Amino acid sequence: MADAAERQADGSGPPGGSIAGGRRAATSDTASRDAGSRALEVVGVTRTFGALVALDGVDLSVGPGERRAVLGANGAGKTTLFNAITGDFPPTRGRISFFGEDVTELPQYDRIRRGLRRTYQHSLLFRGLTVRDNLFLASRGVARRRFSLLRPRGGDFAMAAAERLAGQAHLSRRLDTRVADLSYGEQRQLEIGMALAGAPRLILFDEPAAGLSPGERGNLVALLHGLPEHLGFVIIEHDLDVALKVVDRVTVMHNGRIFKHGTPAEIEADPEVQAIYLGGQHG
Ligand SMILES: Nc1ncnc2c1ncn2[C@@H]1O[C@H](COP(=O)(O)OP(=O)(O)OP(=O)(O)O)[C@@H](O)[C@H]1O
Repeated sequence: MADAAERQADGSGPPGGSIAGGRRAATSDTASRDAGSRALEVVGVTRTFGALVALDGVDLSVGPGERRAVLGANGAGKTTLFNAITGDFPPTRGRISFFGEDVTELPQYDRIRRGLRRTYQHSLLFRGLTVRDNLFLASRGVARRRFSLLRPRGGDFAMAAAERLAGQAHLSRRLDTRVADLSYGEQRQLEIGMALAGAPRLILFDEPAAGLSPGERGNLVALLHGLPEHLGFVIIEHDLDVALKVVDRVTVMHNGRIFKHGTPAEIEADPEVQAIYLGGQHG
């Protein structure tokens, strides 16, 4: 069902354009499916809020290690889709599978245990604590093992993980800085570092470039490019200069539905996408 829907919605515009520069040669959804089971399979997902249909029969399929952008005007349903996938606001109808397992009914923490992570548009950081403490707590929070309440020693796995995660988030030199003293861009980097705790298999990034300066955006692109090759992500991002540089494929949403899928170059050159999104015809 998702396969047919995605093929139907595939972008078919000519390759080209200045922004697009996917991480590797993008394949068609059909071809990438040959690689094996899907990391994420969203089938017929609908979410209503009272009379409002925020998501309307959405199908989305993401392969292991794939990097996908979800674009769309304000109110298109992007964050609601993330909320359905993570369980923040479960779907009203439809099914969500994660690495072949139906997780539609699972609570959030069980999805996290299986390797699903996300960042939010609003910050969930502990502002009075240091970078190290935040990363330490994130590592402990996603671990399966039980803990004592005693202060950890030097060899504690989460203490070591905090330093590794700080490196991945380009924050090694800020380990002992309080979050409140970080720049806004560094705080967003820390949120990504926390999402990397444990053994993530797929991360959902919700507008990670929002509010960043041009320099910070460049750093974000480098950070995302530096993530381990096997780690897939889905990114909601209004800044196309960021989004199209870091993904293999793009999905465009409109009015709670999937409007089109394509490569970054196809989507950038697509006149219909420009009309509903780039042209500012919202919602
Ligand atoms: N908890 C909620 N209660 C009621 N309506 C909601 C809720 N969450 C989202 N909506 C509505 O669902 C629709 C889709 O919202 P959503 O936040 O998913 O859009 P979006 O594409 O992420 O937009 P943006 O780019 O502005 O973040 C909007 O009309 C929004 O007002």
